Amino acid sequence: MQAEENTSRARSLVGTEYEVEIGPVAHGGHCIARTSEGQVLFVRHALPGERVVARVTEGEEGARFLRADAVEILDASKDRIEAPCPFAGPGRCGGCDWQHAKPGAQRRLKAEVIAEQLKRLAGLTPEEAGWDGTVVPAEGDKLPAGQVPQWRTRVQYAVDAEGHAGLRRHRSHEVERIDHCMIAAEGVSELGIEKRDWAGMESVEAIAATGSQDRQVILTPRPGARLPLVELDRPVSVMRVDEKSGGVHRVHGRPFVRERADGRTHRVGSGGFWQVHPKAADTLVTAVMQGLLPRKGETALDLYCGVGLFAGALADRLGEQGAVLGIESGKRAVEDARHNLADFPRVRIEQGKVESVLPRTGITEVDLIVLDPPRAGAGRKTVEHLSSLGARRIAYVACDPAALARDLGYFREGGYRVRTLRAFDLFPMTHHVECVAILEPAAKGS
Ligand SMILES: C[S@@+](CC[C@H](N)C(=O)[O-])C[C@H]1O[C@@H](n2cnc3c(N)ncnc32)[C@H](O)[C@@H]1O
Repeated sequence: MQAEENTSRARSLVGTEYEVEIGPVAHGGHCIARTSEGQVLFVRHALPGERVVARVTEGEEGARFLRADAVEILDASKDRIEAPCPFAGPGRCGGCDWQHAKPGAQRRLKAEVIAEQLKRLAGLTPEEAGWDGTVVPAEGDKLPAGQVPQWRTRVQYAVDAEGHAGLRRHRSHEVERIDHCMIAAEGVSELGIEKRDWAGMESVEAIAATGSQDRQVILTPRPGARLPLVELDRPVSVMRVDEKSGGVHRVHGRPFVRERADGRTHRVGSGGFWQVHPKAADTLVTAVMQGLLPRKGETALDLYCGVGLFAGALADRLGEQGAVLGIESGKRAVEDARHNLADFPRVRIEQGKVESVLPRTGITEVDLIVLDPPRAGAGRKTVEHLSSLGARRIAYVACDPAALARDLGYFREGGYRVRTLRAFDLFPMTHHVECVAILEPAAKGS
């Protein structure tokens, strides 16, 4: 109560400007600096080593840290470029974090974040994690500075009060109107979402599948609004999100898109997870399979299995004597996974949360494990359980290096060591990065 009173009395520093030296990059798309009074600033639109004027966007006197934007660059880093996107910059679109950094520098920043998280949360150096310290671009993405890979096959547009589609500003509900998103995949841009009137809608999600011509638009109407007639530049299926239940319903066309990866077609229903970068699914399957080296007849778990990407890849390689159990919480994703893997009689998909379903399976031994949890990671209890199953190898696919590092610490307590770690730039221009860690019993590796 007292703390609350203190906070409410503290003076807001929003709008205050500080001339600061920019320190190292931090997890989340910003760099660390300190005011002359020693208060920590998380500064966006800056790069390590620069001298900038940072304007506070969030925070008050005495707060643990302030958020700020670099609004003037006094001394620029050699890694700085003019942002190729006209909608990027302080107070503008919040979609990209590193538009102002050369592509190679973006990957180095991501590598620094991974290294820092591994050291701080798992006590691991890159060498100890079997990582060469690099973040690798997806095939075809190594472009000269100023050119931007068009990788976003799923774009969630926010709609403003006048019905214009745009993108949300950083940590805000405000909409930055855009006429084109540079990182959107061609199949999304072709739909021309930005040119249409979306009056009454809260948001419009556009999906362009990889390896099929399927295109889908998911409308989220504001309470009581009527759905617009969707006339786009090419045929699409249309879904709508129910304002009360949050469920996704078909308006017309197929209620799913078909995505190709690892030589198979995957049905992905609306709301179901699928990797956004068109090269991501294949890149990750390859990294996981190269790390696990599945053998015919082995048994495997695919946890947080989505529509069955890794379960299918494993089943394919384990042969008729092998067996795979997938666990996924999303009901629709489970239906899709069962449909996608119907050709594999020895694949079973259980619906529910890993933390409750896994103990109920009664499984005490397994040869291989893939886990690909959401941003929060798997957590201590699940990792303890997995460490007790005697797996020969475990592949951990991670979209958050902090959660990965925390879970690797728990795996070490459970007797596992990291054999190799690889990092992939599957989200160019943003701070996000995908890692694949391969673990094995520590006794074996030492
Ligand atoms: C990062 S996605 C991975 C999906 C899949 N491996 C793929 O590559 O397409 C994480 C998945 O975990 C599911 N999920 C989230 N929390 C879960 C939980 N506690 N137990 C089981 N599944 C969960 C989500 O619905 C989502 O499908």
